[in-house]
Amino acid sequence: MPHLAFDIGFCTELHKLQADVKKGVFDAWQRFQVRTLTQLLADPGLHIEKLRNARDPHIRTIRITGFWRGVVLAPESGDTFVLLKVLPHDKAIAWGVKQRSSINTVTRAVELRDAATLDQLTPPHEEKTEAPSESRLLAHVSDGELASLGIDADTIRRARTLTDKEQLEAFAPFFPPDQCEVLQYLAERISVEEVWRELVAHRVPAGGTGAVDETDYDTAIRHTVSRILLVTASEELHDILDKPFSAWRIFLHPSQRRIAYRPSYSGPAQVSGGPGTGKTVVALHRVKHLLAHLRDDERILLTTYTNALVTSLRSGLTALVDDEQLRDRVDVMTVDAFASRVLTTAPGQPHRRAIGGAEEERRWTRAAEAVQYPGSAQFLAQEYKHVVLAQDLRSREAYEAADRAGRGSRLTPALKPHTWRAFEAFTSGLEADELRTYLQTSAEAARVLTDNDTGTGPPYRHVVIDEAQDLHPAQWRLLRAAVPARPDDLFIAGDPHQRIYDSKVSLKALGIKVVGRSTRMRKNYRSTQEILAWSTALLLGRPIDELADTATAESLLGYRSALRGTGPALHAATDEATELDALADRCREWIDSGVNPSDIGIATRFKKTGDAALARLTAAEIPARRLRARASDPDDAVSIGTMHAFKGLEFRCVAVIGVHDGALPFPRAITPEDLDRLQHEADLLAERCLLFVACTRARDGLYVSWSGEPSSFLTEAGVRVSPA
Ligand SMILES: Nc1ncnc2c1ncn2[C@@H]1O[C@H](COP(=O)(O)OP(=O)(O)OP(=O)(O)O)[C@@H](O)[C@H]1O
Repeated sequence: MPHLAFDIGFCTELHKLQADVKKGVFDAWQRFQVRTLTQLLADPGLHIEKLRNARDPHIRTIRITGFWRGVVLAPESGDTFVLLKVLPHDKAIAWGVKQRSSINTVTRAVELRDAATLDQLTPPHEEKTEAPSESRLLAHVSDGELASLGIDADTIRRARTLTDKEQLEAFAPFFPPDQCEVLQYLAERISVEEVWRELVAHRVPAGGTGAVDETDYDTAIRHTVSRILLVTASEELHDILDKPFSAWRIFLHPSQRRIAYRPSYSGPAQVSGGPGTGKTVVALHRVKHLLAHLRDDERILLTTYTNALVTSLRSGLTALVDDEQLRDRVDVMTVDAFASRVLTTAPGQPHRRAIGGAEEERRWTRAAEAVQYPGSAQFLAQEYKHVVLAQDLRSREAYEAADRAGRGSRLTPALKPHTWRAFEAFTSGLEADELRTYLQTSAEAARVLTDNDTGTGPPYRHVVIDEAQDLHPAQWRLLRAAVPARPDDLFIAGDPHQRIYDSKVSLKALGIKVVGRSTRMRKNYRSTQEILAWSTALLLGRPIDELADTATAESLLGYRSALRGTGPALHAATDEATELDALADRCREWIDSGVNPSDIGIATRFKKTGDAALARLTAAEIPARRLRARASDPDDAVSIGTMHAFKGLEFRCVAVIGVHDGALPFPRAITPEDLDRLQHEADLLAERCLLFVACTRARDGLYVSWSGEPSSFLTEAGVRVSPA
């Protein structure tokens, strides 16, 4: 029976089509379902038409409505057609004649390239390229190696003319996308073996040996799972046409699919990668995979750091897993919420409210005063967090004997008992008021779960963790205790470059070993390359510890996006009032150009700057609300939140405001160097990462502003900061 399949290029532009055009697509698909190939070819309603002067005889057009045509790949053998694009009549023909399809002899997948534009681009390059062959972009890779990675002779010839990455970027939109990705990796000097492992190996279909029949499109279409969608049921097609299309649900990159749908990992597994590389997407697909194999009495915990992220994970899960009963077997909550649930449901546990932030700081000041501590309250708080809670020390003796590696302050043995007394003053004060800090809650919950006498044991079969980079050892211990040590116990997604709290963790030291089960992703799906390159410059040259083991550094090598657009717009204002006026103008411009207010996010270092922005936008009659919206807030409104709260989220357009000296880095967030040198450096890095996180939330538009002197993070990154 004939089929009409859908190419990723058509799917990702679906949102641009009007309802009558979508209906035309549905009707065309239905004709394929009920007619024979001979009937289809003769069907005047479908009007399958060859194109004059086409680069490829397989490319034809079909009728969608009176005015709109679909460009299809119509193979000579087999009866599956692929809808590549839907455009107004003349544009469809103009686009269709330029395309050429082929079958890749390594991946066995169907590929498409804009052959006409490549021909226009290549001759001038061939003539212009006087650079000696050894200084060309891909001189370090032989033709044989390129061919082994699936680069065909035509692409090799063109790629050999390139002298730098900018030229490759000019060719990129016209090359077959999978081949182009290989070239981009090689241009970043990633080794042939690594490119094979990361990109090509898992594109090769199982049993993919022997000669490839380059005319057998029917088989090749079935091999092209990461780009071509075969729809068999009309409800499924309605779903795709009617709901906002989310490519991530269907077209996983082969490297994402390999990680998410690997049948089983023998122990904890980890996926890392820069912002927007699809770690959350992979975590969600992993949950889907695990759900398919879950026994009746088993459950999954999907956990992350903030409430806003819990909301977005829940909606992602709803989009991915249709079956509500299956979804109900996944608890989605923050680690803090899980910790308090463990304690409230455990028998005999006293009820205590969890505190943090300013309330915790005040109590440290009181504890220091109570024991007349000679050092600062800040030192005590950090020592308690990074030594006592991190190592789960429960007695003075244990503390006195503990290794303080990682702390950059000296503490004489004579002062340790006094320090312990301050800890006791702090904890007994909390106990008297029926309080606990958030981290104490996690530490206590981990004890409850692991207590052999009273413990309830691990409540989950699988734990999937997103935004793992900021978790404290006490929280890791809790998550470790939440699941028995078995294959597929922990699945961890995180990015050390987005560490914005001061929790430094060596998973290895906590007994969570991911060696051999750890993968890094490099392709950014969120932001334009321009936004990405600009944001990455904020971090360049700063070594970032890996998640698994703090002794090795993680890099952003090869981290890139296929999306193109404009770079960030920068605005230097003289004072906050004019900065906010400029912000209102910018939001108005975005909205006037067709961006929905709900697709705009404004990130600030401080809540009070956000409040001022909210007031200014409201005065300008631009609908706006805080990130944690109230029921009374407008629906389609600009979201305003602190940079910390923006973690893990994304918006089409993002304004990062108040990026001035004294705000980033924020002096109060930086431990003085003379108090603790290592902590001082870690705090500075966390502030730098915070700006990086805020900027990498943007998909198409990034706007960064400041008043007065710009942040040193901008000047150090070489950003031009002269007043507008
Ligand atoms: N295979 C894919 N196809 C299309 N879009 C994708 C794909 N994978 C991810 N995306 C999109 O890329 C964006 C970023 O994905 P995601 O949030 O999973 O990245 P992340 O690595 O968790 O980011 P961050 O670390 O910045 O929070 C999302 O809009 C997601 O839908």
